[in-house]
Amino acid sequence: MHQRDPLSWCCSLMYHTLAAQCLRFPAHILSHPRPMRDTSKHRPALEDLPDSVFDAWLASRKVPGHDGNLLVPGAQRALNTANTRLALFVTRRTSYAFLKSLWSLNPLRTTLMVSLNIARSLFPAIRGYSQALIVDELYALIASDSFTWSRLLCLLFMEVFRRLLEGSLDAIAASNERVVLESARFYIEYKQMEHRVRLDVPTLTDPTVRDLLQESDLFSRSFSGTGFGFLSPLDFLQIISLSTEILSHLFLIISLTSCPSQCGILILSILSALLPTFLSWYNVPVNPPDPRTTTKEARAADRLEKMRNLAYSDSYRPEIALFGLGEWILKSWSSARRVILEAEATQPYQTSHLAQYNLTELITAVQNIPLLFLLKSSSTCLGSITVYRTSIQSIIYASRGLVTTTQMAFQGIFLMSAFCASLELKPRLQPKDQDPIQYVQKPGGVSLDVKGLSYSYPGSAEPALKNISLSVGAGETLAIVGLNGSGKSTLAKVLLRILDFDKGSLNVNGVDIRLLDPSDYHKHTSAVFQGFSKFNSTVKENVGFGNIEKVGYRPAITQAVHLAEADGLVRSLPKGLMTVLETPGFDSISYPGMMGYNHQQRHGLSGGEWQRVAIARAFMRATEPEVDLLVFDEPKLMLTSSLDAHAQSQIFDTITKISKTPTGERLKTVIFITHRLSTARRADKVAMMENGTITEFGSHEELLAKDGSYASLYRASI
Ligand SMILES: Nc1ncnc2c1ncn2[C@@H]1O[C@H](COP(=O)(O)OP(=O)(O)OP(=O)(O)O)[C@@H](O)[C@H]1O
Repeated sequence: MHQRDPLSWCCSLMYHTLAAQCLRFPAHILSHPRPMRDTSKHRPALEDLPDSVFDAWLASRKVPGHDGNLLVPGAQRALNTANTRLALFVTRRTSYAFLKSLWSLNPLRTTLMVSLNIARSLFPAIRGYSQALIVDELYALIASDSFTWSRLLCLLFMEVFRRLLEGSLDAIAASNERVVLESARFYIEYKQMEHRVRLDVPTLTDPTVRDLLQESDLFSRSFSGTGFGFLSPLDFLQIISLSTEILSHLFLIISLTSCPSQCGILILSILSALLPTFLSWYNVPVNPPDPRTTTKEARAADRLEKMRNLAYSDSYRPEIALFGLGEWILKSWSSARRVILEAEATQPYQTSHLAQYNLTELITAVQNIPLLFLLKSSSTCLGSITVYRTSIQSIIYASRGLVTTTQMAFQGIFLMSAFCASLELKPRLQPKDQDPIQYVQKPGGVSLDVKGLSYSYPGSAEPALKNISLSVGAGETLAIVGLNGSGKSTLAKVLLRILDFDKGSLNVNGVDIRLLDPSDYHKHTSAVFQGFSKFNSTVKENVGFGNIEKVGYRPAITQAVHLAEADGLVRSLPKGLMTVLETPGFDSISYPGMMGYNHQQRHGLSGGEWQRVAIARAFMRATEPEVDLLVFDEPKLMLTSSLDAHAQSQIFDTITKISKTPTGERLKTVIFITHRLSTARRADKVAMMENGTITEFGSHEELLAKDGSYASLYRASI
């Protein structure tokens, strides 16, 4: 029988539980082609409750008093009525399902953790009570002249036994808590990773989604104790524990008050115990200003981070040295740091009123008043007074802790809303409203029909593609040429369904591309992008990633390397395919115990060599029979590719060989973007792009005969 692994079971359980709780996500994120940055439309009026957890999260980011401004991700939410209503809304919508899902990861251990936490919160009161009993008993023994050492030892033994019991329970609780926290952390981090790898480019480039994911990351980090003062839902237990502790102490104090006449003493004692907490609450500004909430401060924080990155990253070192950027980095860093420090300095100095007015001693004196009354009462014994003192102190500490924890939990709720809302994010390229249509392979490769297609990058006023129309038959070769910035790479990404489009239509084998599942379509394509990835890994993996199922299959990798004419390159590397490549922008981090690994020699490659590795990666998949479309977006350095003319011609021969059977029958459609027009002439069709649109389309000969832009570009290149 098929066994489900525990992780997938937990994930699906959590997913379905949360989905069942109707975390409704607004239509503009779920189905509209582009989520809007203008959040004012979705922000509820104070008196209205939001429609969804996402709306509540968005509304909580509103900067009080600055309409239209949003708090930067991670900024503290003001503790005001509007946010309290939002926090309650989020708690109602998500907490039950969320905590239930965490509980279902480890039901027994989680129940044990909650029970032990509550039991342990009773310890201080029990401890106080037990010590009072010992004091009373000793007092009685001494007063009655019947003191014996054996009785004293017996009492001490009982106290030691109680402490041992407490210690053992603490140890069990700590180890159990570690397991519960670890599984919760694993689960949350897994969900985070899952989202990151499944969301597509258009979704991830949306600024609102980016902010949402950033806060969701903070939530995930709160499980590992690095949440910068945010509580994870498991820490919410502290609120229960602290409340139980306070109640148990109050119960003890009440039990001291044996007759109605002592009620006044009781009320006075409770008030005196809580007074410092009230004063400290009064101290905390109701809306603590976050140091990075204004646009200027957020920009400064961003700049600070960039400068730190420039200063610390080795990959920028050559240009920093060559262009003498060191001084500028220091100046920019200091000016940004100053902005942050000034912002921090303008925050009210949070000195305690207790300290400010020297009230601490006065409070202690007030706390002693009920004690004096108790001492006066003949029925009160020494042990009770001990309990009374320790309980009052414990109530003070626990209630302070409760205030701080509640304030942190308040912020944590909004991070939880970001996490829950992010679970509902759908990749924008995923077909909406209906099940995707399966990609059906046609003989000879894929056919593409584009009509009136336009596309603008988010936030760009000018469209990158305007009214594009073209058709490529199955097995044909299309060359896209044009000047810099004319939209060639953008068109390639739209054809590969990496980017969406705003207007027009794009049919793949006669089917609207928007009805296909992108991951299904991608299985039938292979590509080299202009800005191809340089993975921080071995040559073997850099090539093998092109067909992950064969990443460990050496003959497939060797064949791809051979097709990309990179055999010589691999042979020249110190460890051949196993050579670790040096990647720009990646600075390895040392961890204790990984010395051997960390000191692996990394090997740098030239631009052209890297390009061969990227081409080999594309060939890893290109040779598979299910691949119907090959796209090569030629990286260009100045006016020519990193590959020399001979190498490019060889690669082109290989592409032609792969895309046809030995008898010349067409197998795959090929699109290549090139700046070398001598290569373009070998294509069946040429698309000349200018300023985001196709101005000329036809065979090389047809375009030459037209004597237009292509012809003059061609003449200039030979
Ligand atoms: N991520 C982006 N966000 C906003 N605008 C972009 C982005 N990428 C490209 N553009 C803009 O879109 C236009 C087309 O860019 P594209 O990279 O498609 O041109 P190209 O023809 O491939 O250029 P080149 O020959 O230099 O590679 C350019 O004006 C560019 O500035």
